[in-house]
Amino acid sequence: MLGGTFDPVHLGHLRSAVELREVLGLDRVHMIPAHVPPHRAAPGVSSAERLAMLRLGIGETPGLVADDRELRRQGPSYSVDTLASLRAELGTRARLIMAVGHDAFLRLAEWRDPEGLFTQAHVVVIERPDHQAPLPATLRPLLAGREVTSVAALMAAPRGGLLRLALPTRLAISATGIRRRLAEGRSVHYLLPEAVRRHIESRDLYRGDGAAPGGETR
Ligand SMILES: Nc1ncnc2c1ncn2[C@@H]1O[C@H](COP(=O)(O)OP(=O)(O)OP(=O)(O)O)[C@@H](O)[C@H]1O
Ligand SMILES: O=C(O)c1ccc[n+]([C@@H]2O[C@H](COP(=O)([O-])O)[C@@H](O)[C@H]2O)c1
Repeated sequence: MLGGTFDPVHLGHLRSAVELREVLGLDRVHMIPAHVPPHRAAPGVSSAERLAMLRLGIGETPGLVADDRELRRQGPSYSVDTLASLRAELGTRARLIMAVGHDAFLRLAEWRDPEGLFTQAHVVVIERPDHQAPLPATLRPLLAGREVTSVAALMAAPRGGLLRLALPTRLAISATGIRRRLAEGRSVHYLLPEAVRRHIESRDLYRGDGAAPGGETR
């Protein structure tokens, strides 16, 4: 599972998903847009629009799945609930992994039921060149006894481990940077899939004048 606000999805997300699949030897990577992101302000663009962009971005990429399960739940999109739903589908013995970028990981102790995340899944932390803050002390109790240093050690069990991973391709691309460029009328070519860029252009999203048609209700 690679969850995100995906506001909008970009090549940092998609390339990471492809490399996670290759490096960890995964059957699938479910990219799951948060319907109601729990720890940030509501996005200016609806979850339906963010899902549509994710579908365009994934296209026919082997092994990547645009998973809309969080859009079918009401209330904050807590990851522990999403993992429980994936775990129910997979059964107890399958390996399940929640991947998060380093920036998201820094706040993991503030998430709903952090211990419960490890009951359902492994956590893999993706290094980001644009986010390198040191780990806060609040994370230490959560890491104790869980951190492993190799893919093989992680994959030996179905859940409960934590691995920090430097993927081969590290892209300093963020949705914030893309939204900012669009609001300023600057180019976003080659930061996100061309189909997504065209969709944004045709729907006048992220223009910065508060009139984006995709923004509003969830
Ligand atoms: N360039 C990247 N490389 C690796 N992981 C990333 C990258 N961008 C985002 N992620 C991770 O993907 C997940 C979803 O990210 P999110 O949708 O919040 O994108 P973002 O670019 O961080 O957005 P924003 O700038 O709006 O916060 C998070 O775990 C995040 O850390
Ligand atoms: O479950 C939580 O409490 C929780 C708190 C903050 C973030 N998350 C999830 O972490 C993922 C990345 O979040 P974000 O805000 O970086 O897009 C996304 O799937 C969020 O739903 C989950």
